[in-house]
Amino acid sequence: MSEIIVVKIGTSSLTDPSTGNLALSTIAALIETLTHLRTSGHRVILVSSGAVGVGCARLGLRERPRSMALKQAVAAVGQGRLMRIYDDLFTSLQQPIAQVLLTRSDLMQRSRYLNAYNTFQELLRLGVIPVVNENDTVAIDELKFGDNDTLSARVASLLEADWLFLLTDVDRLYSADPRNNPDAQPINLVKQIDELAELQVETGDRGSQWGTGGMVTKIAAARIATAAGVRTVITEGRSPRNITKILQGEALGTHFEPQPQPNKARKRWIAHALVPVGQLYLDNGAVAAIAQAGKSLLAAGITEVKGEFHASDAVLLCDAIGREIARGIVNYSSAELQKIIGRQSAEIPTILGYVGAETVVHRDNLVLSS
Ligand SMILES: Nc1ncnc2c1ncn2[C@@H]1O[C@H](COP(=O)(O)OP(=O)(O)O)[C@@H](O)[C@H]1O
Ligand SMILES: N[C@@H](CCC(=O)OP(=O)(O)O)C(=O)O
Repeated sequence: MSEIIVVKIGTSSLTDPSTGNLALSTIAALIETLTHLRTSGHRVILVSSGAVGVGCARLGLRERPRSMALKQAVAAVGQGRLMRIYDDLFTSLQQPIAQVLLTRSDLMQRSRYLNAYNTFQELLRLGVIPVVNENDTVAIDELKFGDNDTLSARVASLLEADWLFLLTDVDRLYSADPRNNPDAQPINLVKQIDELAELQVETGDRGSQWGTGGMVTKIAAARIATAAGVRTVITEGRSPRNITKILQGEALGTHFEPQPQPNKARKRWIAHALVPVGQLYLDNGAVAAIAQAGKSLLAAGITEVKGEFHASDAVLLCDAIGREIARGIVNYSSAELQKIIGRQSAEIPTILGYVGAETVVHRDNLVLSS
């Protein structure tokens, strides 16, 4: 069966943390594995970190730069070097690759999102393995994914991938950071991300010396990907051949089960076919509830309504500065919404004089834009 497989490898697996030199045997094994998957009929995308780490090693810098300008300059040095190595090694196996550098804005605007989607599809159709990274050299803070775990999850969602592998320097997720907690318990299967809060899993707030985000960003990535129906696995970068074993059913790493997608076709229709006729501006709490927690939109989180529309029309949901974050079908007209924005759901029947829907846009009728 041909599957779409996104593999993300972190700096901590690509380089030797003490010297900053490339971990050549890991990279070679990764390239052999991905090429083998491709020639077996799968569509493969590699999301590779390492531009900053490799750039630092090339320039003799011994720690990750703090200033934005230096980081961007170093990434420009490292990205070229990284691609040179990938291209040499993949070419020795006759596997064509492509460099795809993205910023968050590329997946935020509908037209650019579709453009990115079409380019990926064309590359995959040509049998190419796209090698993706954040466009660190030009991305400004507000328009960054910020870490490649999130970037890989967004790419996996964009392509409706079957698998997302997050390769890192630990073999799986533990109940606490195994570096500092020798008693930390391994976690093999996560059926619902919210289980982790119940299990009180500690993720720290940063990773290894060269990594970004540690487990926090991997779990955030697993949330995005599994919500889009992508099975996500955290496993060890040092053994890329484990990817093949996992695909064959071996229980390695931590598996996050994909959430059922009963509304997939409907959501695709909302995202692609409907023309939005109004705009709802949301406060930060509502943006987080929708984008991170997968919740419905309530009147309390809306700050402004633009355009004239009826109930059941499609609208854009925007953040405070007007960036599109989602699209959805509204349960109220613009005239009704003008009366109830910012108000608690319990107040709505009194304000409108009748009992309407509890949500303004139900999550089944809401599709994130990036
Ligand atoms: N609960 C946990 N389970 C496993 N690893 C954890 C946990 N909490 C924090 N970590 C740390 O996360 C690190 C991996 O993150 P990071 O360095 O950002 O890797 P990468 O470069 O692969 O993205 C591990 O080395 C580990 O120390
Ligand atoms: N885009 C950056 C990587 C950022 C990042 O998420 O790094 P990592 O935690 O090592 O996956 C780079 O190429 O250095």
